[in-house]
Amino acid sequence: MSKEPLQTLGEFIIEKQDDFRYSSGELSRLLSCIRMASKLVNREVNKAGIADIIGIAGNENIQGEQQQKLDVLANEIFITALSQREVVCGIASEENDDFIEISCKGNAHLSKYVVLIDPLDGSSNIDVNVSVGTIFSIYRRITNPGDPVELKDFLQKGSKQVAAGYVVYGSSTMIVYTTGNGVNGFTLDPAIGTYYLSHKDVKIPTSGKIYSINEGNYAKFPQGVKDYIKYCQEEDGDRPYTSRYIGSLVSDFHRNMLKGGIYIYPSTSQSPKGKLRLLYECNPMAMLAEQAGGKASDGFKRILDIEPTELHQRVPFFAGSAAMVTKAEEFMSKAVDKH
Ligand SMILES: O=P(O)(O)OC[C@H]1O[C@](O)(COP(=O)(O)O)[C@@H](O)[C@@H]1O
Ligand SMILES: [Mg+2]
Ligand SMILES: [Mg+2]
Repeated sequence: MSKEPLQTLGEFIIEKQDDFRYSSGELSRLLSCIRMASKLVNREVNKAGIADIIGIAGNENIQGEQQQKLDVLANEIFITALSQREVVCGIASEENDDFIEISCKGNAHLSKYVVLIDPLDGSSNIDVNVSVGTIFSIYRRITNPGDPVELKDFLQKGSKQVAAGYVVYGSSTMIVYTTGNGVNGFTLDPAIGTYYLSHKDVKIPTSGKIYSINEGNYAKFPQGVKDYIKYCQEEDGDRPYTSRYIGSLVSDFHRNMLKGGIYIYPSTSQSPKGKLRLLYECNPMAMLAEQAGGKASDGFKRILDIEPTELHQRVPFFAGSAAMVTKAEEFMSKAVDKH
C-alpha cells in the first residue's frame, strides 16, 4: 500500500493555486474545465467501437484534410465546455479556420486567457483502435480584458505559454500538463471518473533508445534527417536504436517522454514546412519537453522562440531526450540542404 494518500487532479490544481498568493483562481477553473471536457471526449472515444460514429464526417478542415466524426465531436465538446464556463476569452482550434471569441454575459467578461487546441490528435487512427489524444496550450491575452480578443492574442511565441498539456486516450486515459513548474501526469479511474496523480514530476531521460519518424517519407527527407536515421541504425555503443512510430503525436511523444527517445516530423521536399502545427501541436509539446528536462527544435532552433505568423502555421519538429535532439541538430547543420 502506498504511504501517501492518492491525490486527485482536482486536489492538485487547488494545491498549486495556493502556491500563488494573489491567484484569482481563473487558471485553476480553466484547467478544471479541460479536465471535465476530456472526460466527455474520453467517453466518446471509448464508445467509438460500438456506436456508429466512426468514419468521415464529410467536411474538410482548413488543412484540406477530411475530418473524422470524432474530431467534430471533440471540438464541440471542448469549445462548449470552455465557452459556457467563460474561463477563456478566445479559442483557436485545429478544426476551425479562425479563432472564436467568447462573448461576455452579464458582468464584463474579464477572462485573461486564450486557449489553442488540437481537440483530437491522431484521429486517422481511431478506426483501428489506436490511441488518440488532445493537445492544449494556454496564453495570457495581450489585449486588455474586456476588449475584443485579437489575432495577436493567439500569435504569441511558445515561450509565453502559461500552461500546456495533452490528454492521451489510450489503454488508460491520462492527462499530462505543466504550468511552467515541472510536468505531472494523472491517470483516469474510469469507474469513478476521477484523475489521480500517477506520474509526479516527470523527467525525460537525457538520452534514450527510441527514434520515431514516418520512414515511409524517407526519400523526401532533408539530407540531415537521412544522415541522422543512418546514425540511429548503426551498430555502435547503445545503437542501433529501436524504431517506434504510432502516427499519433500524443502517443509517440508520451512514450518517448517516459522511456527516452526522439520524435521527428521533418520538412519534406513536398511539405517544406513539415506537417505539424506550431501553435497547438508543437508549442505545447515543446513546453512539456523542456519542463521535463528535454528539448524541442525545428532542426536548427528552439521551437518556443519561433514568432508565429498565422494560426495554422506548420513547422518541422524534433522533440524528446535532450542529447538526442542535440545530435539530430548536429546532423541538420552539417548537411548541405539546410531546410
Ligand atoms: O501520418 P503521418 O504523416 O506520419 O502523420 C502523423 C502525424 O499527424 C498527426 O496525426 C496530425 O494530427 P491530427 O490528427 O490532429 O491532424 C499527428 O498526430 C501525427 O504525429
Ligand atoms: Mg494533431
Ligand atoms: Mg486533430
